[in-house]
Amino acid sequence: MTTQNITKIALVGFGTVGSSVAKLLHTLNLPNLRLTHIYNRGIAGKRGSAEAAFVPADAIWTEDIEDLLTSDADVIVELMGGLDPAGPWIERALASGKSVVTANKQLIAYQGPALLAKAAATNVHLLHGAAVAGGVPVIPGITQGLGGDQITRISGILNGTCNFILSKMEAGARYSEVLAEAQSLGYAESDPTADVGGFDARAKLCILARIGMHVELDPEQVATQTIALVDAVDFAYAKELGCTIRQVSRVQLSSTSPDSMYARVAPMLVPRESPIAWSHGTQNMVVTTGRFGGDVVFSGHGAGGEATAVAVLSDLLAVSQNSRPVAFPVTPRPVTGDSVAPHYLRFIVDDKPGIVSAIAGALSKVGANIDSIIQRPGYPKNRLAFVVTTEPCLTSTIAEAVESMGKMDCMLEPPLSLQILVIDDKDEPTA
Ligand SMILES: NC(=O)C1=CN([C@@H]2O[C@H](COP(=O)(O)OP(=O)(O)OC[C@H]3O[C@@H](n4cnc5c(N)ncnc54)[C@H](OP(=O)(O)O)[C@@H]3O)[C@@H](O)[C@H]2O)C=CC1
Ligand SMILES: N[C@@H](CC=O)C(=O)O
Repeated sequence: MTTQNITKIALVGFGTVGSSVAKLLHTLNLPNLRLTHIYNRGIAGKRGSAEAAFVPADAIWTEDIEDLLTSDADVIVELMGGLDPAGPWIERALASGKSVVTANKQLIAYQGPALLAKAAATNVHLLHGAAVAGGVPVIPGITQGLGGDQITRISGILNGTCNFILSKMEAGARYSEVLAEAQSLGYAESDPTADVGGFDARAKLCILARIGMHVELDPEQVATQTIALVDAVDFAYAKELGCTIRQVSRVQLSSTSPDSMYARVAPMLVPRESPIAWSHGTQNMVVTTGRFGGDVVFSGHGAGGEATAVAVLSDLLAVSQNSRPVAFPVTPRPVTGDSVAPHYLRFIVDDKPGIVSAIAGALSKVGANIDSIIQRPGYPKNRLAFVVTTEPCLTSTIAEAVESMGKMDCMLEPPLSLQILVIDDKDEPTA
């Protein structure tokens, strides 16, 4: 690092997380870390914002990235998001001998190994502790703390926005209102489809699979299901089944496809006694299952400027102290979203005789067995909501039946199919 062991920091992106990093640097006043540059488009507006009060008076504000890339800054802190231009700028920073700290989960999921190789080539750091679970130290916890185990499964809640939405819907809030609230509080991605569609969590899941299970997954191949189709009625029925609904992310060895990994990000019915059901608001929860050490749980705020800035500052301290994370070789692995699980099927129909027997027929045609049929009183006959749960069955098999049921005349909406999470299911391979 530079004179007197001061690490000079150049910030790329002065939004929710970037401005919180400036605030924490100012508030903690760590002697070895100094904020020297800030890059953002429309820099005048950023410089005039209330958050600018936390930036040292001698820091350079610019909307020309060259001012940072050609500066004497030691570390580029990328908090802009997206693959481009963030990716090429990080490559240039690494090639020129600057370390990089980033919270950019998409970039790390898609290009992590190539960027880490570039960092190794110039002997600099590339740390991304804030890219998964915001302020929860799950990345250093897994790499430094669990490298000595063989992790067979990683599951949990990886998106604070979805957890905020679903836990508030559980308490009676409306989807569109809580999504807007999550956006205004700075939890959501700039395009919130990344959150609700599962793309943010799948990037995080791929990163966790890489660092914890040493497998490289193609994020595009990871099955995702949106939470946008979950309705108030589903929480009512989930409650009757002793469950709530959460966006669950899960990766483990596949029990249906040898040599493949099972990975899925989807809203699921979660039994109330599962710790995953207890997570509220922006809380993230990651449960790792180790062959030798058993389950380890990480939990805390997975979104929000200040929580995420904690992870960024922790990475900056690691860089300034030249602390290197444990690294393992990774192997590319195919991925499937198919697994055996009980399923929850919710129908909204224009009621008439024969609907239940037609649904039973469609399920029996694919070999799926009904576990229960539930119809709460009070729904109008011309828009009747009822639920069928199945015994454990392949998700692809249920999807085949659901496709045929969706074509039935009485269906007012495509049926909603959700996996039901089974606690301690014995279907999982252990090696
Ligand atoms: N918010 C959170 O809770 C968390 C976020 N992250 C990650 O941190 C990163 C930053 O997130 P967050 O702070 O929430 O996002 P914001 O949208 O609040 O901030 C991004 C900043 O970068 C600027 N910016 C974006 N694109 C460009 C561009 N092409 N050129 C110049 N400036 C640009 C934006 O400017 P403008 O204001 O003009 O749009 C904004 O100031 C993302 O990778 C995100 O995924 C990770 C963990 C948690
Ligand atoms: N939008 C993300 C922010 C943190 O990664 C989330 O809601 O989890």
